[in-house]
Amino acid sequence: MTPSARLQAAIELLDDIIVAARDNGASGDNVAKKFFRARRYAGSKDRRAIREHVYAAIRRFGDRPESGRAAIVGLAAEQPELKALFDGSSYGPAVLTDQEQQASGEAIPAWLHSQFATPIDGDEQTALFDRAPLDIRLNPKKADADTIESAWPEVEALPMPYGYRLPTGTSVENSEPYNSGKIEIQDLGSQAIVAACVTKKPKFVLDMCAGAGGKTLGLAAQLSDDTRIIAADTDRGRLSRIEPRLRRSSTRNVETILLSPNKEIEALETLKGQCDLVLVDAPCTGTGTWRRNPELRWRMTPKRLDQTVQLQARLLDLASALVAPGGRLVYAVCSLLDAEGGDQAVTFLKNHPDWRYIEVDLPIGRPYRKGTLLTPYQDGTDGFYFTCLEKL
Ligand SMILES: C[S@@+](CC[C@H](N)C(=O)[O-])C[C@H]1O[C@@H](n2cnc3c(N)ncnc32)[C@H](O)[C@@H]1O
Repeated sequence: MTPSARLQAAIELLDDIIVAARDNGASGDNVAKKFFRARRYAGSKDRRAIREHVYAAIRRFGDRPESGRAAIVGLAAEQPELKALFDGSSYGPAVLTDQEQQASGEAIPAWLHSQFATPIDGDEQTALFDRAPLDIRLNPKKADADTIESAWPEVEALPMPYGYRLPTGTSVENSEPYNSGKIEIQDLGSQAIVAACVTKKPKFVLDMCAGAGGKTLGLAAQLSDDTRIIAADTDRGRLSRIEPRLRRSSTRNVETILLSPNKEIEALETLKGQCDLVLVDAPCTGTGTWRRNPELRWRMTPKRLDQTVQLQARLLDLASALVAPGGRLVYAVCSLLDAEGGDQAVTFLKNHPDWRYIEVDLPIGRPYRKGTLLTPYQDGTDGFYFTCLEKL
C-alpha cells in the first residue's frame, strides 16, 4: 500500500472505532482485528503503519472526533508531513479543502479535568498516556523466583512479593512458565489489590465482578487450597475464560456463578452474611487504563459516567449484605475519578455505621479518601482506587 492509501485506511478504521465508541460497541482492538480480516491485502508493515496513525489520533484527542477524517485532519495540523498524503490518489484521501472538519482539544476531555482525584495533577495526568509495561505475577504454588529468572534473565523484580516486569514485547504466552500456570500476566496494581484481599486469610471468598478471573486466580494462588472461592460476573463470555486459566494453574477450589444484570441477588441469596471476603472489582470508566485503552475516552459521556457510578454504588451495597460479621469487602476500580473511587467509599461508610475502613500496609500506593490510590506516575501501575472495609 502507498503511504496515502495507508492514511486513507486509517481514516476508515477510525470511522469504525468512532461508531463503536459512540454506540458502546466492540473495543478498538477488536474493531481493528475485524477491519484487517476484511483487508487481507494489507501486509504487516501496512497494518503497523495504519495502526500507528490510528493510535496517534486516539491518543491525541480526548473528545471523540466527528469522523476518522476529522481526526486525521486534526493530526495533520500538528504533523505537516501528513498533509502531503491527502493527494487525491486512487486509494488515498481526497485533497484537503478549506472547509474541513478538524478534531481539536486536549488529550483529556475538558469536562473530565475537575473530576480526577486531587493528586492527579499535571505529571500524573501526562503519565496516564505512558506506554504500559508488561507485568507478570508468579504463582507461588507452582514456582519460585528461580523459575522466572531462568526463563527471562532480564526480568525485573517489582515491589509486590510475586510481581515481575518484563521488557515490552516479550513473548510470554508461548512460554513454558505461562503454559504450565507458573505465571500470569497481571498489572502490578491488580496484584496490590489481591494482596489487600488476602491479609486476613479469608476462608470463603466471593469475587463478585470476576471477569475473566485475573484477580480470582491471584486470590487462589495466595490462599490455601481449602478456601472456597466463588467467581461471579454478568458476562458469560468473560466468565467462561476463567476455566482454561484455572486448569493451567491446577486450581480446583474456584466455582463460577453467572449473574443476571439487576437480579444479581437471586443467584447470591444463599451467600447473605456468609462471606469472609467479597471483592467488588467494579465495572468502571477505566480512566486508569488509558495507557492500554486510550480509546475509552471516546466512550465517556457525563451520562455514562453517572450510570456507571450508580451501578457501582448498587453493587457495593449488594456486596455488603453478603459479608459475615468481621469479614471484609474490598472495592476497587481501575479509575482515578473521585466519583468512582473516594466518593463511593466515603458515602458507603456514612450510610453504613456498622462498617469501618481498614488501612492496608502495602509497598506501593498512597492513602487517599478512605482508600488507596495507585497511579502510573507514582507506582508504575495502571491507575486504581481501592478500599478495604470491615463489617463490625
Ligand atoms: C473491572 S472488570 C473485572 C476484572 C476482573 N476482576 C479481573 O481482575 O480481571 C469489571 C467486571 O464487572 C462485570 N460486571 C458488570 N456489571 C456487573 C454486575 N451487575 N454484576 C457483576 N459483575 C458485573 C463486567 O462484566 C466486568 O467483567
